Amino acid sequence: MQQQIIDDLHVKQQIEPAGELRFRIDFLKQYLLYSGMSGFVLGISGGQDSSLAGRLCQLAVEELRTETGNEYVFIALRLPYGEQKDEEDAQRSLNFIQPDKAYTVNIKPAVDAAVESFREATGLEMTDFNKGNQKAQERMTVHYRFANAFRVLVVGTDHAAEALPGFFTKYGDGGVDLTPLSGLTKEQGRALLKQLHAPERIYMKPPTADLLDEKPGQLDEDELGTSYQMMDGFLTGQSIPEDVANRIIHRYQVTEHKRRLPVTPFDTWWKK
Ligand SMILES: Nc1ncnc2c1ncn2[C@@H]1O[C@H](COP(=O)(O)OP(=O)(O)OC[C@H]2O[C@@H]([n+]3cccc(C(=O)O)c3)[C@H](O)[C@@H]2O)[C@@H](O)[C@H]1O
Ligand SMILES: Nc1ncnc2c1ncn2[C@@H]1O[C@H](COP(=O)(O)OP(=O)(O)OP(=O)(O)O)[C@@H](O)[C@H]1O
Ligand SMILES: [Mg+2]
Repeated sequence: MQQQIIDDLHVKQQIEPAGELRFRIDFLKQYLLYSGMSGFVLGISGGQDSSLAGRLCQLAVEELRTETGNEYVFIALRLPYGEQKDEEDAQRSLNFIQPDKAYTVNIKPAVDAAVESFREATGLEMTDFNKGNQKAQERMTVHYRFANAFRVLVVGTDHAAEALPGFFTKYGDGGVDLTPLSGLTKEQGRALLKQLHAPERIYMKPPTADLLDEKPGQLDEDELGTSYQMMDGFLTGQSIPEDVANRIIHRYQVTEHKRRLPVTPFDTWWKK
Protein backbone atom coordinates (compact mmCIF):
# COMPACT_ATOMS: atom_id res chain seq x y z
CA MET A 1 0.00 0.00 0.00
CA GLN A 2 2.81 2.44 0.92
CA GLN A 3 4.52 1.85 -2.44
CA GLN A 4 1.22 2.20 -4.29
CA ILE A 5 0.62 5.62 -2.71
CA ILE A 6 4.22 6.70 -3.44
CA ASP A 7 3.69 5.78 -7.09
CA ASP A 8 0.24 7.41 -7.28
CA LEU A 9 1.62 10.67 -5.90
CA HIS A 10 4.78 10.53 -8.09
CA VAL A 11 7.22 10.89 -5.22
CA LYS A 12 10.94 10.34 -5.74
CA GLN A 13 13.01 8.99 -2.89
CA GLN A 14 15.68 11.58 -3.60
CA ILE A 15 15.81 14.66 -5.74
CA GLU A 16 18.61 16.63 -7.34
CA PRO A 17 17.53 20.24 -6.61
CA ALA A 18 18.91 21.98 -9.72
CA GLY A 19 17.43 19.38 -12.09
CA GLU A 20 14.17 19.35 -10.19
CA LEU A 21 13.84 23.14 -10.48
CA ARG A 22 14.50 22.98 -14.23
CA PHE A 23 11.89 20.22 -14.65
CA ARG A 24 9.22 22.26 -12.87
CA ILE A 25 10.01 25.60 -14.52
CA ASP A 26 9.95 23.89 -17.92
CA PHE A 27 6.59 22.37 -17.06
CA LEU A 28 5.18 25.83 -16.24
CA LYS A 29 6.56 27.30 -19.48
CA GLN A 30 5.39 24.46 -21.70
CA TYR A 31 1.92 24.32 -20.22
CA LEU A 32 1.53 28.10 -20.46
CA LEU A 33 2.46 28.00 -24.16
CA TYR A 34 0.05 25.14 -24.73
CA SER A 35 -2.78 27.04 -22.99
CA GLY A 36 -2.30 30.22 -25.02
CA MET A 37 -2.75 32.26 -21.83
CA SER A 38 -0.57 35.16 -20.72
CA GLY A 39 0.80 34.10 -17.33
CA PHE A 40 -0.01 32.97 -13.84
CA VAL A 41 -1.73 34.18 -10.67
CA LEU A 42 -1.11 32.89 -7.14
CA GLY A 43 -1.94 33.94 -3.59
CA ILE A 44 1.14 34.52 -1.47
CA SER A 45 0.66 33.76 2.24
CA GLY A 46 4.24 34.00 3.48
CA GLY A 47 4.45 30.21 3.84
CA GLN A 48 6.86 27.79 2.22
CA ASP A 49 4.64 26.44 -0.55
CA SER A 50 3.43 29.69 -2.11
CA SER A 51 6.94 31.16 -1.80
CA LEU A 52 8.34 28.29 -3.84
CA ALA A 53 5.52 28.07 -6.39
CA GLY A 54 5.48 31.87 -6.78
CA ARG A 55 9.22 32.07 -7.43
CA LEU A 56 9.00 29.23 -9.98
CA CYS A 57 6.21 31.11 -11.80
CA GLN A 58 8.20 34.32 -11.84
CA LEU A 59 11.28 32.55 -13.23
CA ALA A 60 9.15 30.78 -15.85
CA VAL A 61 7.56 33.98 -17.20
CA GLU A 62 10.91 35.80 -17.22
CA GLU A 63 12.44 33.03 -19.33
CA LEU A 64 9.43 32.99 -21.67
CA ARG A 65 9.61 36.76 -22.16
CA THR A 66 13.27 36.51 -23.16
CA GLU A 67 12.70 33.51 -25.40
CA THR A 68 9.56 34.73 -27.20
CA GLY A 69 9.58 38.53 -26.89
CA ASN A 70 5.95 38.29 -25.71
CA GLU A 71 4.53 39.89 -22.56
CA TYR A 72 4.04 37.06 -20.07
CA VAL A 73 3.23 38.05 -16.50
CA PHE A 74 3.18 36.63 -12.98
CA ILE A 75 0.63 38.19 -10.63
CA ALA A 76 1.10 37.72 -6.88
CA LEU A 77 -1.93 38.26 -4.66
CA ARG A 78 -1.99 39.10 -1.00
CA LEU A 79 -5.31 37.75 0.28
CA PRO A 80 -5.50 38.49 4.01
CA TYR A 81 -8.63 38.00 6.06
CA GLY A 82 -8.54 41.46 7.64
CA GLU A 83 -5.11 41.94 9.12
CA GLN A 84 -2.73 38.99 8.84
CA LYS A 85 -0.73 38.36 12.02
CA ASP A 86 2.40 37.31 10.13
CA GLU A 87 2.19 39.97 7.41
CA GLU A 88 5.95 40.45 7.81
CA ASP A 89 6.51 36.91 6.50
CA ALA A 90 4.24 37.59 3.53
CA GLN A 91 6.23 40.72 2.66
CA ARG A 92 9.49 38.74 2.95
CA SER A 93 8.06 36.19 0.55
CA LEU A 94 7.04 38.86 -1.99
CA ASN A 95 10.50 40.35 -1.73
CA PHE A 96 12.01 36.94 -2.50
CA ILE A 97 9.65 36.23 -5.42
CA GLN A 98 9.97 39.69 -7.01
CA PRO A 99 6.64 39.32 -8.85
CA ASP A 100 5.89 41.36 -11.96
CA LYS A 101 2.67 42.56 -10.34
CA ALA A 102 1.25 42.39 -6.82
CA TYR A 103 -2.26 43.23 -5.61
CA THR A 104 -3.96 42.97 -2.24
CA VAL A 105 -7.57 41.86 -1.86
CA ASN A 106 -9.00 41.75 1.66
CA ILE A 107 -11.25 38.67 1.72
CA LYS A 108 -12.91 39.63 5.04
CA PRO A 109 -15.99 41.48 3.70
CA ALA A 110 -16.86 38.62 1.31
CA VAL A 111 -16.28 35.89 3.91
CA ASP A 112 -18.23 37.76 6.59
CA ALA A 113 -21.11 38.29 4.16
CA ALA A 114 -21.21 34.53 3.47
CA VAL A 115 -21.23 33.77 7.20
CA GLU A 116 -24.08 36.25 7.69
CA SER A 117 -26.12 34.84 4.78
CA PHE A 118 -25.73 31.34 6.22
CA ARG A 119 -26.94 32.60 9.62
CA GLU A 120 -29.94 34.38 8.06
CA ALA A 121 -30.91 31.32 6.03
CA THR A 122 -30.52 28.68 8.71
CA GLY A 123 -30.45 30.46 12.04
CA LEU A 124 -27.17 28.64 12.65
CA GLU A 125 -23.76 30.06 13.46
CA MET A 126 -21.18 28.79 10.97
CA THR A 127 -18.44 26.90 12.83
CA ASP A 128 -14.96 28.39 12.85
CA PHE A 129 -13.78 25.31 10.90
CA ASN A 130 -16.45 25.76 8.22
CA LYS A 131 -15.63 29.47 8.02
CA GLY A 132 -11.98 28.48 7.48
CA ASN A 133 -13.00 26.54 4.38
CA GLN A 134 -15.03 29.57 3.27
CA LYS A 135 -11.83 31.66 3.48
CA ALA A 136 -9.96 29.17 1.29
CA GLN A 137 -12.84 29.14 -1.22
CA GLU A 138 -13.07 32.93 -1.27
CA ARG A 139 -9.36 33.01 -2.14
CA MET A 140 -10.17 30.64 -4.99
CA THR A 141 -12.88 32.94 -6.38
CA VAL A 142 -10.51 35.93 -6.22
CA HIS A 143 -7.89 33.88 -8.10
CA TYR A 144 -10.40 33.15 -10.87
CA ARG A 145 -11.57 36.75 -11.19
CA PHE A 146 -7.93 37.73 -11.76
CA ALA A 147 -7.48 34.76 -14.10
CA ASN A 148 -10.45 35.90 -16.22
CA ALA A 149 -9.48 39.57 -16.19
CA PHE A 150 -5.79 39.16 -17.00
CA ARG A 151 -5.95 35.95 -19.10
CA VAL A 152 -3.73 34.03 -16.73
CA LEU A 153 -3.79 30.56 -15.18
CA VAL A 154 -4.44 29.85 -11.49
CA VAL A 155 -1.51 28.11 -9.85
CA GLY A 156 -1.95 25.74 -6.91
CA THR A 157 0.57 24.81 -4.24
CA ASP A 158 -0.50 21.21 -3.63
CA HIS A 159 2.40 18.81 -3.13
CA ALA A 160 2.70 15.18 -2.05
CA ALA A 161 2.75 15.83 1.70
CA GLU A 162 -0.56 17.74 1.46
CA ALA A 163 -2.12 15.46 -1.15
CA LEU A 164 -1.38 12.44 1.08
CA PRO A 165 -3.73 13.47 3.94
CA GLY A 166 -6.03 15.47 1.59
CA PHE A 167 -5.08 18.53 3.63
CA PHE A 168 -6.67 21.24 1.50
CA THR A 169 -10.13 22.69 1.00
CA LYS A 170 -12.08 21.10 -1.81
CA TYR A 171 -12.54 23.76 -4.52
CA GLY A 172 -10.73 26.18 -2.22
CA ASP A 173 -6.96 25.97 -2.40
CA GLY A 174 -7.65 22.69 -4.23
CA GLY A 175 -9.47 24.60 -7.01
CA VAL A 176 -6.71 25.53 -9.45
CA ASP A 177 -5.51 25.02 -13.02
CA LEU A 178 -2.08 23.50 -12.46
CA THR A 179 0.11 22.37 -9.57
CA PRO A 180 3.86 22.73 -10.21
CA LEU A 181 4.84 21.29 -6.82
CA SER A 182 3.05 17.94 -7.23
CA GLY A 183 5.14 14.97 -6.18
CA LEU A 184 7.39 16.88 -3.76
CA THR A 185 7.63 16.15 -0.06
CA LYS A 186 7.75 19.09 2.36
CA GLU A 187 11.51 18.57 2.85
CA GLN A 188 12.14 18.44 -0.91
CA GLY A 189 10.27 21.75 -1.25
CA ARG A 190 12.61 23.16 1.39
CA ALA A 191 15.63 21.92 -0.59
CA LEU A 192 14.36 23.71 -3.71
CA LEU A 193 13.94 26.96 -1.77
CA LYS A 194 17.52 26.63 -0.46
CA GLN A 195 18.74 26.08 -3.99
CA LEU A 196 16.94 29.31 -4.95
CA HIS A 197 18.72 31.15 -2.09
CA ALA A 198 15.46 31.96 -0.29
CA PRO A 199 15.81 33.57 3.15
CA GLU A 200 16.02 30.85 5.80
CA ARG A 201 12.87 32.09 7.58
CA ILE A 202 10.80 31.19 4.50
CA TYR A 203 11.72 27.52 4.44
CA MET A 204 12.03 27.14 8.23
CA LYS A 205 8.63 28.70 8.94
CA PRO A 206 6.36 26.07 10.53
CA PRO A 207 3.56 25.25 8.06
CA THR A 208 0.13 26.69 8.91
CA ALA A 209 -3.15 26.76 6.99
CA ASP A 210 -4.01 29.78 9.17
CA LEU A 211 -7.75 29.46 8.52
CA LEU A 212 -9.19 29.73 12.02
CA ASP A 213 -10.23 32.91 13.83
CA GLU A 214 -10.00 31.08 17.14
CA LYS A 215 -6.50 29.66 16.56
CA PRO A 216 -4.55 32.02 14.33
CA GLY A 217 -1.42 30.41 12.92
CA GLN A 218 -2.44 26.94 14.13
CA LEU A 219 0.28 24.54 13.03
CA ASP A 220 -0.73 22.01 10.36
CA GLU A 221 0.99 19.30 12.38
CA ASP A 222 -1.22 20.06 15.41
CA GLU A 223 -4.39 19.79 13.34
CA LEU A 224 -3.24 16.71 11.45
CA GLY A 225 -1.88 14.90 14.48
CA THR A 226 1.03 13.68 12.32
CA SER A 227 4.30 15.45 11.62
CA TYR A 228 5.48 16.35 8.13
CA GLN A 229 8.65 14.43 8.98
CA MET A 230 6.55 11.27 9.36
CA MET A 231 4.56 11.95 6.18
CA ASP A 232 7.75 12.68 4.25
CA GLY A 233 9.25 9.49 5.67
CA PHE A 234 6.21 7.52 4.52
CA LEU A 235 6.39 9.13 1.07
CA THR A 236 10.09 8.38 0.61
CA GLY A 237 9.62 4.72 1.46
CA GLN A 238 11.16 4.83 4.93
CA SER A 239 9.91 2.54 7.59
CA ILE A 240 7.89 4.49 10.13
CA PRO A 241 5.97 3.20 13.18
CA GLU A 242 3.19 0.89 12.07
CA ASP A 243 0.40 2.75 13.90
CA VAL A 244 1.45 6.03 12.24
CA ALA A 245 1.63 4.39 8.80
CA ASN A 246 -1.83 2.90 9.30
CA ARG A 247 -3.26 6.29 10.27
CA ILE A 248 -1.70 7.89 7.20
CA ILE A 249 -3.08 5.17 4.91
CA HIS A 250 -6.55 5.49 6.43
CA ARG A 251 -6.56 9.25 5.94
CA TYR A 252 -5.34 8.83 2.36
CA GLN A 253 -8.19 6.44 1.64
CA VAL A 254 -10.98 8.54 3.13
CA THR A 255 -9.82 11.65 1.24
CA GLU A 256 -9.62 9.92 -2.15
CA HIS A 257 -12.61 11.98 -3.38
CA LYS A 258 -10.57 15.17 -2.90
CA ARG A 259 -7.89 14.06 -5.35
CA ARG A 260 -10.41 13.20 -8.07
CA LEU A 261 -12.90 14.96 -10.32
CA PRO A 262 -16.56 14.86 -9.15
CA VAL A 263 -17.80 11.29 -9.05
CA THR A 264 -19.98 10.19 -11.95
CA PRO A 265 -22.16 7.07 -12.41
CA PHE A 266 -19.36 5.75 -14.62
CA ASP A 267 -16.62 5.92 -11.97
CA THR A 268 -15.64 2.75 -10.21
CA TRP A 269 -12.66 3.82 -8.04
CA TRP A 270 -14.86 4.05 -4.92
CA LYS A 271 -16.14 0.50 -5.32
CA LYS A 272 -12.72 -1.06 -4.63
N1 LIG B 1 -16.69 10.38 0.10
C1 LIG B 1 -16.96 11.59 -0.44
N2 LIG B 1 -17.12 11.71 -1.78
C2 LIG B 1 -17.32 12.91 -2.34
N3 LIG B 1 -17.37 14.05 -1.65
C3 LIG B 1 -17.22 13.99 -0.32
C4 LIG B 1 -16.99 12.77 0.36
N4 LIG B 1 -16.84 13.01 1.67
C5 LIG B 1 -16.97 14.32 1.83
N5 LIG B 1 -17.20 14.94 0.64
C6 LIG B 1 -17.38 16.39 0.38
O1 LIG B 1 -16.20 17.03 0.79
C7 LIG B 1 -16.53 18.06 1.74
C8 LIG B 1 -15.38 18.14 2.75
O2 LIG B 1 -14.19 18.62 2.13
P1 LIG B 1 -13.69 20.08 2.46
O3 LIG B 1 -14.77 21.06 2.23
O4 LIG B 1 -12.40 20.30 1.76
O5 LIG B 1 -13.49 20.03 4.06
P2 LIG B 1 -12.51 19.21 5.00
O6 LIG B 1 -11.68 18.22 4.27
O7 LIG B 1 -13.33 18.71 6.12
O8 LIG B 1 -11.61 20.37 5.57
C9 LIG B 1 -10.51 20.90 4.88
C10 LIG B 1 -9.23 20.53 5.59
O9 LIG B 1 -8.15 21.01 4.84
C11 LIG B 1 -7.34 21.83 5.65
N6 LIG B 1 -6.79 22.91 4.82
C12 LIG B 1 -7.62 23.67 4.07
C13 LIG B 1 -7.09 24.68 3.30
C14 LIG B 1 -5.72 24.92 3.32
C15 LIG B 1 -4.92 24.10 4.10
C16 LIG B 1 -3.46 24.36 4.16
O10 LIG B 1 -2.68 23.46 4.38
O11 LIG B 1 -3.13 25.51 4.00
C17 LIG B 1 -5.45 23.08 4.84
C18 LIG B 1 -8.25 22.38 6.71
O12 LIG B 1 -7.53 22.81 7.83
C19 LIG B 1 -9.14 21.18 6.97
O13 LIG B 1 -8.54 20.28 7.84
C20 LIG B 1 -17.84 17.60 2.35
O14 LIG B 1 -18.57 18.70 2.87
C21 LIG B 1 -18.54 16.98 1.16
O15 LIG B 1 -19.15 17.98 0.37
N1 LIG C 1 -3.22 34.90 3.63
C1 LIG C 1 -3.09 34.42 2.40
N2 LIG C 1 -2.82 35.28 1.38
C2 LIG C 1 -2.66 34.80 0.12
N3 LIG C 1 -2.76 33.50 -0.19
C3 LIG C 1 -3.02 32.62 0.78
C4 LIG C 1 -3.18 33.03 2.13
N4 LIG C 1 -3.41 31.93 2.87
C5 LIG C 1 -3.38 30.89 2.03
N5 LIG C 1 -3.14 31.29 0.77
C6 LIG C 1 -3.04 30.43 -0.43
O1 LIG C 1 -3.48 29.12 -0.09
C7 LIG C 1 -2.43 28.18 -0.32
C8 LIG C 1 -2.51 27.02 0.64
O2 LIG C 1 -1.99 27.38 1.90
P1 LIG C 1 -0.80 26.53 2.53
O3 LIG C 1 -0.75 26.93 3.97
O4 LIG C 1 -0.95 25.10 2.20
O5 LIG C 1 0.53 27.03 1.77
P2 LIG C 1 1.66 28.05 2.26
O6 LIG C 1 1.09 28.96 3.29
O7 LIG C 1 2.19 28.68 1.06
O8 LIG C 1 2.78 27.12 2.91
P3 LIG C 1 2.74 26.33 4.31
O9 LIG C 1 1.94 25.06 4.03
O10 LIG C 1 4.16 26.00 4.58
O11 LIG C 1 2.09 27.19 5.33
C9 LIG C 1 -1.17 29.03 -0.23
O12 LIG C 1 -0.10 28.41 -0.89
C10 LIG C 1 -1.60 30.34 -0.90
O13 LIG C 1 -1.55 30.24 -2.30
MG1 LIG D 1 0.33 28.40 5.06
